[in-house]
Amino acid sequence: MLQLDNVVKTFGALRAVDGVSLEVQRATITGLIGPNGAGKTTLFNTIAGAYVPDGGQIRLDGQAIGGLRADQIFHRGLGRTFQIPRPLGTLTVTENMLLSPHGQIGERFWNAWLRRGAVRAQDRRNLEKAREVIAFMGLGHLADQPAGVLSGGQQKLLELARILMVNPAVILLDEPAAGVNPVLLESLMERIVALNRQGITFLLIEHNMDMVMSLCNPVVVMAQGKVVMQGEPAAVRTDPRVVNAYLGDQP
Ligand SMILES: Nc1ncnc2c1ncn2[C@@H]1O[C@H](COP(=O)(O)OP(=O)(O)OP(=O)(O)O)[C@@H](O)[C@H]1O
Repeated sequence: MLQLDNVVKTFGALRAVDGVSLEVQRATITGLIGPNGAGKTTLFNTIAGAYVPDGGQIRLDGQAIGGLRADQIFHRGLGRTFQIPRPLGTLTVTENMLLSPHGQIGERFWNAWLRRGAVRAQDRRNLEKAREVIAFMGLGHLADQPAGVLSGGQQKLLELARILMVNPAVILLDEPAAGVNPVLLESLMERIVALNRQGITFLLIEHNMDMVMSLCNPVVVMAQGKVVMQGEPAAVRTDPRVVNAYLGDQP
């Protein structure tokens, strides 16, 4: 579903992503782990179009996406969340959801005037979908609240919900568990599994090993910009290369 071939991203002399080749198979929940500074977030930023790769190929479902803008990649079906979610705090949860859909008829000035009926019908469909997704994520009671009042965990659910508005094929989750209380984390994990059963492919960065071990297969390990190994969670847990990658990180 997502194919990386020798992807490089440098910052000056630092090769933060140093020739990463990786295949994320369709409908998997693939984990991406590694010590701090391994290059995981830089790799996400490069896949999702925040950075232009300095080398290599990135394909989404066979189509080259390396170098496209983040919004173009998003609308081709690859969504990503951030370590720290950034909803528009003064807008309501529902309004935040309605920022995601694209190709809205009303975006064109003349359409807004001349095709008012079609614009209204599309707005209604988007609103219905937003309500459905908000309910699915367990945020129904907060639909009309400003997003700024949500807890960190609820904001992560909202971020994922926003991505679902565009029917993504692949979702990159950057540390979904960080700062999320155990009850919400359980709820987030259930949603990820349910969405994965519907066919959505996930690649997720996570330091919470319990989450990685219970959710992800395979697990890919990065260190110093490179893929150290990948395999089933049980194999990764005991692999000496992985232990070395983490211990090498200790002072
Ligand atoms: N915008 C940037 N400019 C310069 N250097 C950067 C930039 N972003 C990341 N780096 C450096 O690139 C390397 C990889 O960082 P990155 O954040 O991708 O690692 P990570 O594996 O996601 O770490 P963590 O688990 O701590 O989030 C680090 O040495 C980091 O300092």
